[in-house]
Amino acid sequence: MTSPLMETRDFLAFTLESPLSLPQQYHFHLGNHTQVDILDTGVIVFTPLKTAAKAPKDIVLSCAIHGNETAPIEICNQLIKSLLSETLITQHRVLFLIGNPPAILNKTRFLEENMNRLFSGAHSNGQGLVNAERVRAKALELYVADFFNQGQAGAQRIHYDLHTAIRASKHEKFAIYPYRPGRSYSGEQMMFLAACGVDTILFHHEPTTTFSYYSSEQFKADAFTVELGKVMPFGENDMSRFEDTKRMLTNLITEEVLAVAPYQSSQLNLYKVSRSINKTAEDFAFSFANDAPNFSQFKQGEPLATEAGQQIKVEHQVEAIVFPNAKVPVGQRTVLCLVPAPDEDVQ
Ligand SMILES: O=C(O)CCC(=O)N[C@@H](CCC(=O)O)C(=O)O
Ligand SMILES: [Zn+2]
Repeated sequence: MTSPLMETRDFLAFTLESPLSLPQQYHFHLGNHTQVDILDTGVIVFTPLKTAAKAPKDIVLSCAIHGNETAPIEICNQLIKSLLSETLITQHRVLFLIGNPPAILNKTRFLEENMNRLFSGAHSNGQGLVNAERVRAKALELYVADFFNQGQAGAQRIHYDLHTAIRASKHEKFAIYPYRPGRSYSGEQMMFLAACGVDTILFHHEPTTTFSYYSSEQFKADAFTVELGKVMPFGENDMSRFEDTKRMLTNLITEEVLAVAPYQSSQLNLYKVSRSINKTAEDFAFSFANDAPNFSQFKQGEPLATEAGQQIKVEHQVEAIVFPNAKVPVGQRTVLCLVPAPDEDVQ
């Protein structure tokens, strides 16, 4: 049955009408080329009816894992609208996920718990599935698992988890490459991101409970957390700043084989995470200004933060900081420290 969504083709509005769960699933075809499956609130799959693109890809595009990060939601909604209107026809299986609809309605990062700390089973730790974010994180894991497991053998698995950052950044767009021991980094992926305008890569140094790490680790996907700029409310995003990203995501979906420039490290700013500073006491406070942008650099010995009467200082010759947030619960990450990464294993 064709969904009422087809009256407007506005998947975001359709999702926000039923933020916790859909009354039913919908399955229908677009012309004779695409199957559409709406599996849950904010969960929609496009499957080409003709099998076997030359180089098949199974692509996950997620947004709103943090509810107030609106630009990625707008980008995904525009792509979905173009697919539903058949102005774009996908050549590959694509799963779109609008992560946290109740938080979108609430205009906040999350309601009870940061969903991007709940993947790889963390949703069920401690008190278990006690809030909507934990339940949703588990459900999103299962949708991704089913999507990748049902794909064609040999298909390339890709997951871009799209975000925007709380503060301004010296590198406006950047991506976090989840820790992947024993697997080299993909130069092709990094050049694709560069073509999206995402010219800065952070190599993570340890397992995390983020969505991108889940797809990377469980399904060996080329998965990234992608930060597309500074967080803004709906209506205040300058969408011209996302044109390259939207064009490349469109090409990714609609082109059978995507041409990407050969890897050149000179096109990218490469950092590796030297350490993640976790909060261990309630009085944790940063020593630098509240409005210091991401990638601000500090010299060895300079104070970064104070906690329980102790100073936390820069350990390397120079460290840059990203995602500083002193307001997280005790036990969570307050900031990532970065050093240049000229020598990673890229293929
Ligand atoms: O700007 C901030 O402080 C946070 C922006 C954000 O949501 N970043 C992600 C990064 C996830 C990762 O490390 O892969 C997050 O904190 O969840
Ligand atoms: Zn985010």
